[in-house]
Amino acid sequence: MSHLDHTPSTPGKFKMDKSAYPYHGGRLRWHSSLAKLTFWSFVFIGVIFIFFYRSPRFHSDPSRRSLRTSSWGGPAWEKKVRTSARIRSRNGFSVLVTGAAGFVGTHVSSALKRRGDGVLGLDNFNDYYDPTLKRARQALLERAGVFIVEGDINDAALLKKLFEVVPFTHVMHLAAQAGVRYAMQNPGSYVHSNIAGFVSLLEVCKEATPQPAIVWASSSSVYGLNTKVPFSEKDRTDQPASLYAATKKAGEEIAHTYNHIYGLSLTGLRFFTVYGPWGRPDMAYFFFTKDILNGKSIPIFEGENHGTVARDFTYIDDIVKGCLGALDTAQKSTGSGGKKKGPAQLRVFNLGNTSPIPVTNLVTILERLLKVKAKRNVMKLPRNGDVQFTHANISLAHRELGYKPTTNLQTGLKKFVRWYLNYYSAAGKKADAR
Ligand SMILES: O=C(O)[C@H]1O[C@H](OP(=O)(O)OP(=O)(O)OC[C@H]2O[C@@H](n3ccc(=O)[nH]c3=O)[C@H](O)[C@@H]2O)[C@H](O)[C@@H](O)[C@H]1O
Repeated sequence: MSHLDHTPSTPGKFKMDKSAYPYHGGRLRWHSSLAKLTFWSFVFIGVIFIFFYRSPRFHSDPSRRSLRTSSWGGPAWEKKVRTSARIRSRNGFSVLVTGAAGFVGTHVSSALKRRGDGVLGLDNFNDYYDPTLKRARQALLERAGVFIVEGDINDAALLKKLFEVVPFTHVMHLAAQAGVRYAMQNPGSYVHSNIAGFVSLLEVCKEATPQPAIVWASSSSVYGLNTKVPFSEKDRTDQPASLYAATKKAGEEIAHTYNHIYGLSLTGLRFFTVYGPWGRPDMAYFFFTKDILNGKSIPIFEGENHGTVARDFTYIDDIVKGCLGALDTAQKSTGSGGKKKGPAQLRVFNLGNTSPIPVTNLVTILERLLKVKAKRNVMKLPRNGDVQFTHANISLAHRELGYKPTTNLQTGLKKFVRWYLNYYSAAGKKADAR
Protein backbone atom coordinates (compact mmCIF):
# COMPACT_ATOMS: atom_id res chain seq x y z
CA MET A 1 0.00 0.00 0.00
CA SER A 2 1.53 3.34 -0.97
CA HIS A 3 1.65 6.37 1.30
CA LEU A 4 -0.99 8.07 -0.83
CA ASP A 5 -3.45 5.27 -0.06
CA HIS A 6 -3.54 6.40 3.62
CA THR A 7 -4.58 9.90 2.71
CA PRO A 8 -8.34 10.18 3.00
CA SER A 9 -10.13 11.59 -0.05
CA THR A 10 -12.48 13.54 2.20
CA PRO A 11 -10.72 15.16 5.14
CA GLY A 12 -13.80 14.94 7.32
CA LYS A 13 -13.87 11.19 6.97
CA PHE A 14 -10.36 10.79 8.34
CA LYS A 15 -10.28 8.52 11.37
CA MET A 16 -7.35 8.08 13.72
CA ASP A 17 -6.22 4.48 13.97
CA LYS A 18 -6.02 4.01 17.73
CA SER A 19 -3.45 1.22 17.39
CA ALA A 20 -1.00 3.72 15.91
CA TYR A 21 -0.83 5.42 19.37
CA PRO A 22 0.30 2.85 21.87
CA TYR A 23 0.30 5.20 24.90
CA HIS A 24 -3.06 5.07 26.75
CA GLY A 25 -2.06 6.61 30.05
CA GLY A 26 -4.91 7.30 32.58
CA ARG A 27 -4.55 11.09 32.39
CA LEU A 28 -4.80 11.17 28.64
CA ARG A 29 -7.81 8.83 28.70
CA TRP A 30 -9.50 11.03 31.33
CA HIS A 31 -8.90 14.14 29.23
CA SER A 32 -10.21 12.49 26.12
CA SER A 33 -13.36 11.29 27.94
CA LEU A 34 -13.97 14.79 29.25
CA ALA A 35 -13.49 16.24 25.78
CA LYS A 36 -15.90 13.66 24.35
CA LEU A 37 -18.46 14.40 27.06
CA THR A 38 -18.21 18.14 26.41
CA PHE A 39 -18.46 17.59 22.66
CA TRP A 40 -21.56 15.38 22.87
CA SER A 41 -23.19 17.72 25.41
CA PHE A 42 -22.84 20.56 22.91
CA VAL A 43 -24.25 18.39 20.14
CA PHE A 44 -27.19 17.41 22.38
CA ILE A 45 -27.95 21.01 23.39
CA GLY A 46 -27.62 22.06 19.75
CA VAL A 47 -30.12 19.41 18.59
CA ILE A 48 -32.62 20.45 21.28
CA PHE A 49 -32.23 24.11 20.33
CA ILE A 50 -32.78 23.38 16.62
CA PHE A 51 -35.83 21.25 17.47
CA PHE A 52 -37.46 24.02 19.51
CA TYR A 53 -36.50 26.74 17.08
CA ARG A 54 -38.13 24.86 14.20
CA SER A 55 -41.26 24.03 16.22
CA PRO A 56 -44.23 26.33 15.38
CA ARG A 57 -44.89 26.83 19.10
CA PHE A 58 -41.51 28.51 19.43
CA HIS A 59 -42.83 31.21 17.12
CA SER A 60 -45.74 31.97 19.36
CA ASP A 61 -45.75 35.56 18.15
CA PRO A 62 -47.11 35.12 14.62
CA SER A 63 -45.90 38.53 13.52
CA ARG A 64 -42.53 36.77 13.33
CA ARG A 65 -43.91 35.02 10.29
CA SER A 66 -44.09 38.35 8.54
CA LEU A 67 -41.21 38.11 6.12
CA ARG A 68 -40.12 41.70 6.41
CA THR A 69 -40.44 44.15 9.23
CA SER A 70 -42.77 46.91 8.18
CA SER A 71 -41.34 50.26 7.24
CA TRP A 72 -43.71 53.15 6.80
CA GLY A 73 -43.92 56.90 7.04
CA GLY A 74 -42.39 59.86 5.22
CA PRO A 75 -43.82 62.27 2.64
CA ALA A 76 -43.47 59.91 -0.35
CA TRP A 77 -45.22 57.10 1.54
CA GLU A 78 -48.02 59.45 2.68
CA LYS A 79 -48.51 60.62 -0.87
CA LYS A 80 -48.92 57.01 -2.07
CA VAL A 81 -51.41 56.37 0.74
CA ARG A 82 -53.45 59.48 -0.15
CA THR A 83 -53.42 58.79 -3.88
CA SER A 84 -54.53 55.19 -3.43
CA ALA A 85 -57.38 56.19 -1.08
CA ARG A 86 -58.59 59.10 -3.25
CA ILE A 87 -62.27 58.79 -4.21
CA ARG A 88 -62.85 59.00 -7.96
CA SER A 89 -66.62 58.69 -8.21
CA ARG A 90 -69.56 60.72 -6.94
CA ASN A 91 -70.63 59.51 -3.48
CA GLY A 92 -67.73 57.06 -3.46
CA PHE A 93 -66.12 55.74 -0.30
CA SER A 94 -62.58 55.73 0.92
CA VAL A 95 -62.01 52.22 2.20
CA LEU A 96 -59.19 50.74 4.22
CA VAL A 97 -59.02 47.06 3.23
CA THR A 98 -57.11 44.94 5.74
CA GLY A 99 -55.76 41.64 4.41
CA ALA A 100 -55.72 43.19 0.93
CA ALA A 101 -53.11 40.73 -0.39
CA GLY A 102 -55.31 37.85 0.76
CA PHE A 103 -57.75 35.96 -1.46
CA VAL A 104 -60.98 37.82 -0.65
CA GLY A 105 -59.09 41.07 0.06
CA THR A 106 -57.60 41.21 -3.43
CA HIS A 107 -60.94 40.63 -5.16
CA VAL A 108 -62.83 43.13 -2.99
CA SER A 109 -60.11 45.79 -3.34
CA SER A 110 -60.07 45.51 -7.10
CA ALA A 111 -63.89 45.62 -7.34
CA LEU A 112 -64.04 48.75 -5.16
CA LYS A 113 -61.31 50.44 -7.17
CA ARG A 114 -63.05 49.58 -10.44
CA ARG A 115 -66.21 51.39 -9.39
CA GLY A 116 -64.33 54.52 -8.31
CA ASP A 117 -63.93 54.12 -4.56
CA GLY A 118 -60.64 55.06 -2.95
CA VAL A 119 -58.90 51.93 -1.64
CA LEU A 120 -55.90 51.54 0.59
CA GLY A 121 -54.68 48.03 1.38
CA LEU A 122 -52.95 46.80 4.51
CA ASP A 123 -51.31 43.38 4.80
CA ASN A 124 -48.53 41.78 6.83
CA PHE A 125 -47.62 39.29 4.08
CA ASN A 126 -47.09 36.48 6.59
CA ASP A 127 -45.99 33.06 5.38
CA TYR A 128 -48.99 30.97 6.50
CA TYR A 129 -49.09 30.06 2.82
CA ASP A 130 -46.85 30.87 -0.11
CA PRO A 131 -46.07 34.62 0.13
CA THR A 132 -45.16 34.76 -3.58
CA LEU A 133 -48.87 34.29 -4.32
CA LYS A 134 -49.60 37.27 -2.06
CA ARG A 135 -46.92 39.30 -3.87
CA ALA A 136 -48.48 38.39 -7.22
CA ARG A 137 -51.87 39.58 -5.95
CA GLN A 138 -50.16 42.77 -4.72
CA ALA A 139 -48.70 43.35 -8.19
CA LEU A 140 -52.17 42.90 -9.67
CA LEU A 141 -53.62 45.50 -7.32
CA GLU A 142 -50.73 47.88 -7.88
CA ARG A 143 -51.49 47.85 -11.60
CA ALA A 144 -55.09 48.77 -10.71
CA GLY A 145 -53.87 51.70 -8.58
CA VAL A 146 -54.23 50.12 -5.13
CA PHE A 147 -51.29 50.57 -2.79
CA ILE A 148 -50.83 47.96 -0.04
CA VAL A 149 -49.15 49.19 3.11
CA GLU A 150 -46.99 46.46 4.61
CA GLY A 151 -47.84 46.15 8.28
CA ASP A 152 -49.78 44.32 10.95
CA ILE A 153 -53.21 45.22 12.34
CA ASN A 154 -51.67 44.92 15.81
CA ASP A 155 -49.45 47.91 15.02
CA ALA A 156 -51.61 50.64 16.59
CA ALA A 157 -49.17 53.43 15.69
CA LEU A 158 -49.37 52.48 12.02
CA LEU A 159 -53.18 52.32 12.11
CA LYS A 160 -53.37 55.73 13.81
CA LYS A 161 -51.07 57.17 11.18
CA LEU A 162 -53.25 55.79 8.38
CA PHE A 163 -56.34 57.46 9.89
CA GLU A 164 -54.39 60.72 10.28
CA VAL A 165 -53.48 60.69 6.60
CA VAL A 166 -56.91 59.53 5.30
CA PRO A 167 -60.35 60.03 6.94
CA PHE A 168 -61.59 56.60 5.86
CA THR A 169 -65.36 56.36 5.53
CA HIS A 170 -65.26 52.53 5.69
CA VAL A 171 -63.03 49.70 6.81
CA MET A 172 -63.31 46.34 5.09
CA HIS A 173 -61.60 44.13 7.62
CA LEU A 174 -60.47 40.86 6.02
CA ALA A 175 -57.07 40.36 7.68
CA ALA A 176 -57.27 37.16 9.71
CA GLN A 177 -55.62 33.88 10.50
CA ALA A 178 -57.75 31.55 8.40
CA GLY A 179 -57.91 27.75 8.20
CA VAL A 180 -59.80 25.44 10.50
CA ARG A 181 -57.24 22.64 10.95
CA TYR A 182 -54.09 24.80 11.37
CA ALA A 183 -55.55 26.14 14.63
CA MET A 184 -54.34 22.99 16.38
CA GLN A 185 -50.77 23.63 15.21
CA ASN A 186 -50.52 27.32 15.91
CA PRO A 187 -53.30 28.49 18.26
CA GLY A 188 -51.46 31.68 19.20
CA SER A 189 -51.64 32.97 15.67
CA TYR A 190 -55.49 32.89 15.78
CA VAL A 191 -55.58 34.82 19.04
CA HIS A 192 -53.02 37.29 17.69
CA SER A 193 -54.80 38.10 14.43
CA ASN A 194 -58.48 37.34 15.00
CA ILE A 195 -58.84 38.65 18.53
CA ALA A 196 -55.95 40.97 19.48
CA GLY A 197 -55.68 42.33 15.93
CA PHE A 198 -59.42 42.98 15.67
CA VAL A 199 -59.45 44.81 19.01
CA SER A 200 -56.41 46.85 17.96
CA LEU A 201 -58.25 47.93 14.79
CA LEU A 202 -61.49 48.73 16.65
CA GLU A 203 -59.58 50.81 19.21
CA VAL A 204 -58.21 53.02 16.45
CA CYS A 205 -61.57 53.17 14.60
CA LYS A 206 -63.47 54.25 17.72
CA GLU A 207 -60.99 57.12 18.30
CA ALA A 208 -61.18 58.33 14.69
CA THR A 209 -63.17 61.41 13.74
CA PRO A 210 -65.23 60.59 11.77
CA GLN A 211 -65.51 56.98 12.90
CA PRO A 212 -65.63 54.66 9.87
CA ALA A 213 -68.33 52.04 9.30
CA ILE A 214 -66.78 48.58 9.55
CA VAL A 215 -67.58 45.45 7.57
CA TRP A 216 -65.60 42.39 8.57
CA ALA A 217 -65.18 38.69 7.84
CA SER A 218 -66.74 36.27 10.28
CA SER A 219 -67.17 32.64 9.26
CA SER A 220 -69.68 29.85 8.67
CA SER A 221 -67.64 27.87 11.18
CA VAL A 222 -69.35 29.77 14.04
CA TYR A 223 -72.31 27.39 13.60
CA GLY A 224 -70.00 24.64 14.87
CA LEU A 225 -71.89 21.59 16.08
CA ASN A 226 -75.27 23.13 15.25
CA THR A 227 -77.33 20.46 13.45
CA LYS A 228 -80.33 22.52 12.38
CA VAL A 229 -80.02 23.24 8.66
CA PRO A 230 -79.94 25.47 6.74
CA PHE A 231 -77.97 27.67 9.14
CA SER A 232 -79.80 30.87 9.92
CA GLU A 233 -78.35 33.93 11.65
CA LYS A 234 -80.80 33.29 14.51
CA ASP A 235 -79.39 29.80 15.20
CA ARG A 236 -77.14 29.07 18.14
CA THR A 237 -73.43 29.69 17.65
CA ASP A 238 -72.14 28.72 21.06
CA GLN A 239 -70.62 25.34 20.16
CA PRO A 240 -67.55 26.08 18.02
CA ALA A 241 -65.69 22.96 16.83
CA SER A 242 -62.32 24.67 16.31
CA LEU A 243 -60.30 27.46 17.85
CA TYR A 244 -60.62 29.26 14.50
CA ALA A 245 -64.41 29.21 14.89
CA ALA A 246 -64.12 30.28 18.52
CA THR A 247 -62.01 33.33 17.59
CA LYS A 248 -64.51 34.33 14.89
CA LYS A 249 -67.36 33.93 17.36
CA ALA A 250 -65.36 36.03 19.84
CA GLY A 251 -65.06 38.64 17.08
CA GLU A 252 -68.84 38.81 16.82
CA GLU A 253 -69.14 39.41 20.56
CA ILE A 254 -66.34 41.99 20.48
CA ALA A 255 -68.18 43.75 17.65
CA HIS A 256 -71.26 43.93 19.88
CA THR A 257 -69.23 45.57 22.64
CA TYR A 258 -67.68 48.26 20.43
CA ASN A 259 -71.04 48.96 18.85
CA HIS A 260 -72.67 49.25 22.27
CA ILE A 261 -70.02 51.40 23.98
CA TYR A 262 -68.66 53.55 21.16
CA GLY A 263 -71.40 53.68 18.50
CA LEU A 264 -69.35 51.94 15.83
CA SER A 265 -71.37 50.65 12.88
CA LEU A 266 -70.38 47.00 12.47
CA THR A 267 -71.39 44.31 9.97
CA GLY A 268 -70.05 40.75 10.25
CA LEU A 269 -70.19 38.49 7.19
CA ARG A 270 -70.23 34.74 7.72
CA PHE A 271 -68.42 33.44 4.64
CA PHE A 272 -69.15 29.84 3.56
CA THR A 273 -66.05 28.06 2.11
CA VAL A 274 -65.10 30.70 -0.47
CA TYR A 275 -63.24 29.45 -3.56
CA GLY A 276 -62.06 30.73 -6.92
CA PRO A 277 -59.13 32.15 -8.89
CA TRP A 278 -56.28 33.57 -6.76
CA GLY A 279 -57.57 31.38 -3.91
CA ARG A 280 -55.93 30.06 -0.77
CA PRO A 281 -53.53 27.12 -1.28
CA ASP A 282 -54.38 25.69 2.15
CA MET A 283 -57.98 25.00 1.11
CA ALA A 284 -59.07 21.55 -0.06
CA TYR A 285 -60.18 22.44 -3.63
CA PHE A 286 -56.79 24.13 -4.19
CA PHE A 287 -54.47 21.41 -2.91
CA PHE A 288 -56.67 18.65 -4.34
CA THR A 289 -56.05 20.25 -7.76
CA LYS A 290 -52.32 20.32 -7.18
CA ASP A 291 -52.17 16.76 -5.85
CA ILE A 292 -54.41 15.30 -8.57
CA LEU A 293 -52.14 16.84 -11.21
CA ASN A 294 -49.07 15.43 -9.42
CA GLY A 295 -50.57 11.95 -9.16
CA LYS A 296 -50.58 12.16 -5.36
CA SER A 297 -53.39 10.63 -3.37
CA ILE A 298 -55.88 13.00 -1.77
CA PRO A 299 -57.46 12.48 1.66
CA ILE A 300 -61.26 12.70 1.37
CA PHE A 301 -63.06 12.88 4.68
CA GLU A 302 -66.29 11.07 5.46
CA GLY A 303 -68.51 11.07 8.55
CA GLU A 304 -69.53 8.23 10.86
CA ASN A 305 -71.06 5.26 8.99
CA HIS A 306 -69.75 6.63 5.68
CA GLY A 307 -71.74 9.84 6.25
CA THR A 308 -71.44 12.54 3.58
CA VAL A 309 -69.17 15.50 4.28
CA ALA A 310 -70.43 18.53 2.38
CA ARG A 311 -69.83 22.26 2.08
CA ASP A 312 -71.87 25.19 0.84
CA PHE A 313 -68.99 26.21 -1.49
CA THR A 314 -69.39 29.87 -2.47
CA TYR A 315 -67.76 31.46 -5.49
CA ILE A 316 -65.58 34.51 -4.94
CA ASP A 317 -67.50 36.85 -7.29
CA ASP A 318 -70.70 36.20 -5.33
CA ILE A 319 -68.87 36.91 -2.08
CA VAL A 320 -67.51 40.18 -3.52
CA LYS A 321 -71.06 41.28 -4.39
CA GLY A 322 -72.10 40.48 -0.82
CA CYS A 323 -69.19 42.52 0.57
CA LEU A 324 -70.01 45.52 -1.62
CA GLY A 325 -73.69 45.19 -0.69
CA ALA A 326 -72.71 45.28 2.98
CA LEU A 327 -70.55 48.39 2.49
CA ASP A 328 -73.27 50.13 0.48
CA THR A 329 -75.95 49.52 3.10
CA ALA A 330 -73.75 50.19 6.14
CA GLN A 331 -74.98 53.16 8.11
CA LYS A 332 -72.56 55.68 9.54
CA SER A 333 -71.02 55.11 12.95
CA THR A 334 -72.58 57.49 15.45
CA GLY A 335 -69.67 58.30 17.73
CA SER A 336 -66.54 60.33 17.30
CA GLY A 337 -63.23 60.64 19.12
CA GLY A 338 -64.03 57.67 21.36
CA LYS A 339 -67.50 58.96 22.44
CA LYS A 340 -70.83 57.41 21.50
CA LYS A 341 -73.52 59.87 20.37
CA GLY A 342 -76.36 57.41 19.75
CA PRO A 343 -77.23 53.83 18.80
CA ALA A 344 -75.46 52.45 15.74
CA GLN A 345 -76.05 49.64 13.28
CA LEU A 346 -74.94 46.11 14.25
CA ARG A 347 -75.50 43.32 11.73
CA VAL A 348 -74.44 39.81 10.86
CA PHE A 349 -75.17 37.98 7.57
CA ASN A 350 -74.63 34.55 6.05
CA LEU A 351 -72.91 34.74 2.68
CA GLY A 352 -73.24 31.23 1.28
CA ASN A 353 -74.48 29.55 -1.86
CA THR A 354 -77.48 27.66 -0.38
CA SER A 355 -76.51 24.45 -2.11
CA PRO A 356 -74.21 22.12 -0.16
CA ILE A 357 -72.12 19.79 -2.32
CA PRO A 358 -70.44 16.60 -1.05
CA VAL A 359 -66.64 16.79 -1.12
CA THR A 360 -66.61 13.63 -3.28
CA ASN A 361 -68.61 15.53 -5.95
CA LEU A 362 -66.10 18.37 -5.80
CA VAL A 363 -63.38 15.82 -6.58
CA THR A 364 -65.39 14.38 -9.49
CA ILE A 365 -65.77 17.87 -10.98
CA LEU A 366 -62.03 18.48 -10.62
CA GLU A 367 -61.24 15.13 -12.28
CA ARG A 368 -63.39 16.10 -15.28
CA LEU A 369 -61.87 19.58 -15.55
CA LEU A 370 -58.27 18.39 -15.13
CA LYS A 371 -58.84 15.24 -17.22
CA VAL A 372 -56.96 13.25 -14.58
CA LYS A 373 -58.34 10.55 -12.29
CA ALA A 374 -57.78 11.33 -8.62
CA LYS A 375 -56.21 8.82 -6.26
CA ARG A 376 -58.90 8.94 -3.59
CA ASN A 377 -57.97 8.06 -0.05
CA VAL A 378 -61.27 8.06 1.82
CA MET A 379 -60.81 8.42 5.56
CA LYS A 380 -62.75 9.25 8.69
CA LEU A 381 -63.23 12.96 9.35
CA PRO A 382 -60.44 13.69 11.84
CA ARG A 383 -61.28 15.41 15.09
CA ASN A 384 -59.33 18.52 14.23
CA GLY A 385 -62.02 21.15 13.96
CA ASP A 386 -63.86 20.19 10.78
CA VAL A 387 -67.64 19.96 10.84
CA GLN A 388 -69.53 17.51 8.64
CA PHE A 389 -71.92 19.83 6.87
CA THR A 390 -72.56 23.51 6.16
CA HIS A 391 -75.60 25.05 4.49
CA ALA A 392 -76.48 28.73 4.50
CA ASN A 393 -79.88 30.28 4.73
CA ILE A 394 -79.27 33.55 2.88
CA SER A 395 -82.71 35.15 3.00
CA LEU A 396 -81.56 37.91 5.37
CA ALA A 397 -78.60 38.87 3.12
CA HIS A 398 -80.92 38.72 0.11
CA ARG A 399 -83.41 41.08 1.77
CA GLU A 400 -80.96 43.56 3.26
CA LEU A 401 -77.99 43.46 0.86
CA GLY A 402 -79.61 42.30 -2.37
CA TYR A 403 -77.28 39.27 -2.15
CA LYS A 404 -78.05 36.59 -4.75
CA PRO A 405 -75.31 34.07 -5.60
CA THR A 406 -75.34 32.97 -9.23
CA THR A 407 -72.32 30.68 -9.68
CA ASN A 408 -72.61 26.92 -9.21
CA LEU A 409 -69.64 24.78 -8.20
CA GLN A 410 -69.08 23.38 -11.70
CA THR A 411 -68.85 26.87 -13.26
CA GLY A 412 -66.78 28.30 -10.42
CA LEU A 413 -64.29 25.44 -10.42
CA LYS A 414 -63.91 25.75 -14.18
CA LYS A 415 -62.80 29.35 -13.70
CA PHE A 416 -60.51 28.33 -10.85
CA VAL A 417 -58.86 25.54 -12.86
CA ARG A 418 -58.33 27.85 -15.84
CA TRP A 419 -56.63 30.38 -13.56
CA TYR A 420 -54.59 27.67 -11.75
CA LEU A 421 -53.19 26.14 -14.94
CA ASN A 422 -52.41 29.54 -16.35
CA TYR A 423 -50.83 30.94 -13.17
CA TYR A 424 -48.64 27.96 -12.36
CA SER A 425 -47.56 27.23 -15.90
CA ALA A 426 -47.03 30.84 -17.04
CA ALA A 427 -44.09 31.73 -14.85
CA GLY A 428 -43.03 28.18 -14.09
CA LYS A 429 -44.24 28.80 -10.54
CA LYS A 430 -44.59 25.84 -8.24
CA ALA A 431 -47.76 25.27 -6.24
CA ASP A 432 -45.81 24.26 -3.17
CA ALA A 433 -47.72 26.56 -0.98
CA ARG A 434 -48.84 24.45 1.97
O1 LIG B 1 -66.57 28.61 5.75
C1 LIG B 1 -65.69 28.96 6.51
O2 LIG B 1 -65.84 29.78 7.38
C2 LIG B 1 -64.35 28.31 6.42
O3 LIG B 1 -64.21 27.80 5.09
C3 LIG B 1 -63.02 27.10 4.87
O4 LIG B 1 -62.97 25.96 5.72
P1 LIG B 1 -63.47 24.55 5.17
O5 LIG B 1 -64.91 24.62 4.82
O6 LIG B 1 -63.05 23.55 6.17
O7 LIG B 1 -62.67 24.45 3.81
P2 LIG B 1 -61.55 23.42 3.33
O8 LIG B 1 -60.47 23.33 4.29
O9 LIG B 1 -61.23 23.80 1.94
O10 LIG B 1 -62.32 22.04 3.32
C4 LIG B 1 -63.40 21.83 2.44
C5 LIG B 1 -63.97 20.45 2.64
O11 LIG B 1 -62.98 19.47 2.28
C6 LIG B 1 -62.83 18.54 3.35
N1 LIG B 1 -61.41 18.12 3.37
C7 LIG B 1 -60.46 18.99 3.72
C8 LIG B 1 -59.15 18.62 3.73
C9 LIG B 1 -58.80 17.31 3.38
O12 LIG B 1 -57.64 16.91 3.38
N2 LIG B 1 -59.80 16.46 3.01
C10 LIG B 1 -61.11 16.81 2.99
O13 LIG B 1 -61.98 16.01 2.66
C11 LIG B 1 -63.24 19.27 4.60
O14 LIG B 1 -63.71 18.36 5.58
C12 LIG B 1 -64.36 20.16 4.07
O15 LIG B 1 -65.56 19.45 4.07
C13 LIG B 1 -61.84 27.99 5.13
O16 LIG B 1 -60.64 27.26 4.97
C14 LIG B 1 -61.90 28.59 6.50
O17 LIG B 1 -60.83 29.52 6.61
C15 LIG B 1 -63.21 29.25 6.75
O18 LIG B 1 -63.30 30.45 6.04
